[in-house]
Amino acid sequence: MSIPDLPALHALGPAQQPRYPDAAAVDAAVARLRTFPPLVFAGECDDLTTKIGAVARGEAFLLQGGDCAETFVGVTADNVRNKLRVLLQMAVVLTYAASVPVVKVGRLAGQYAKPRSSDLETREGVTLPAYRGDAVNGYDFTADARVPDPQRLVEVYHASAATLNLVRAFVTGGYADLRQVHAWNTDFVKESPVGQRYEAMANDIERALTFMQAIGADPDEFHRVDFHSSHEALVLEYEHALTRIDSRTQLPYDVSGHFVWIGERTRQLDGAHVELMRHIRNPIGVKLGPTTAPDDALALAERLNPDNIPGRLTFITRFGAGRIRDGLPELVEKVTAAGVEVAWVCDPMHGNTFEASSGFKTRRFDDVIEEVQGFFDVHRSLGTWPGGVHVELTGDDVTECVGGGEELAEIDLSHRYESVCDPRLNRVQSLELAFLVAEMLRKA
Ligand SMILES: O=C[C@H](O)[C@H](O)COP(=O)(O)O
Ligand SMILES: C=C(OP(=O)(O)O)C(=O)O
Ligand SMILES: [Mn+2]
Repeated sequence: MSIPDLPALHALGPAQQPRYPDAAAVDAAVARLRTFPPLVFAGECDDLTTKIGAVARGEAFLLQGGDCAETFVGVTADNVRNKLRVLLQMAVVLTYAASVPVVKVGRLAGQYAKPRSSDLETREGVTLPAYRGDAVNGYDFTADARVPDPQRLVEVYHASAATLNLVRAFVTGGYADLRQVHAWNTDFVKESPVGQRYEAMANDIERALTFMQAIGADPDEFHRVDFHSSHEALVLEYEHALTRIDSRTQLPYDVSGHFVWIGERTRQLDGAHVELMRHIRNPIGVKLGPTTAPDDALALAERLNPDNIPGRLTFITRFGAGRIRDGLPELVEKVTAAGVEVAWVCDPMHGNTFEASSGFKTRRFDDVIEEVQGFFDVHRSLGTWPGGVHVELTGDDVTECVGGGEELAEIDLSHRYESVCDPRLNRVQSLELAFLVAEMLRKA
């Protein structure tokens, strides 16, 4: 089954694509991308498929998180380290408090393209094309910045390579060593109640590690962690140029990231994104919103994972706190009854966005938790496994989502709102979420 070429994909009328004004410049950027080495290896993607297979069987839990939209200026050592640090802290909370292996996947090193609900943005009477992520156009509200520029795809590659290089150094070079469990709990978070709770847990872990060392156990897993990259596979030029034939197996992989997902707005069964993704061998996800008919999900599973390989397909549901308890059961029931192998993951962010009176896009921490609780309750009542969470978060002290232990109010949003797209949980809120999810997991 050969990979369709780009014109064949475009003939399917893909949604959410940039409208580039200069076709020759697009060809040049794609030609350049095709010469670049892979960002990830096929064997690493296979390892992740195996791990997500354990999630699908109810033997592991997936933690997937990072920015809604990465930015080129955000590729700094501090920024990448802070994101990694909060994910490591969350993972250790989930692993320790719930005694479940945690599969760690960052929404990073490639998360640069955004689908939008509107093609246009209007500010104070001026209307311009919407910002579609640094992969496509600039965030500045000027006509020039908003013109899609294919050279940005080349920059996505370099930004992703730099990020991944740093992440690999952190996770293998000692920073992710479990004995650093205290060192991750620094600055503002350490002083917060949840930071104190983490500190107490870290003391327990340290004692357990000391004991294990005393009896001669010093497993490699203490020194390094497995960490994988992921992003939404949105811009076809980029994902196609990075789809390569693996020399070991002669099979195609999208080597732009370990795990790629199809968004809620681009999951049309006969659409170009499904067509490209069904050819690649990476572990993949599909976002499923509240209007998903169970038959659509079954058809997607049949098309994207015809051999029903565990770990190949993850359904990431994003219903919203108010709809999950009514909407999710039928979907899970029918998919399960059909014998479909899938990992179920909850995105408690995208169904809970609203505009604050000040104009900022925000989410309530309580809605996020309520959706995760609904997800756990539905799976518990059906006897299926709530396999993971997919969250938008940052390692910084931003003010983008309201609520949480710090009780951020709408009036606080302007203090430090830095997201260029959707509101993210800050580090304190992320850690709070991890403790709450760990409790739900323990009960599951
Ligand atoms: O991240 C997801 C989408 O890109 C985002 O929720 C769309 O936001 P919009 O409704 O502001 O376009
Ligand atoms: C665009 C996103 O989500 P969805 O496709 O679920 O709206 C996202 O994850 O940023
Ligand atoms: Mn988002």
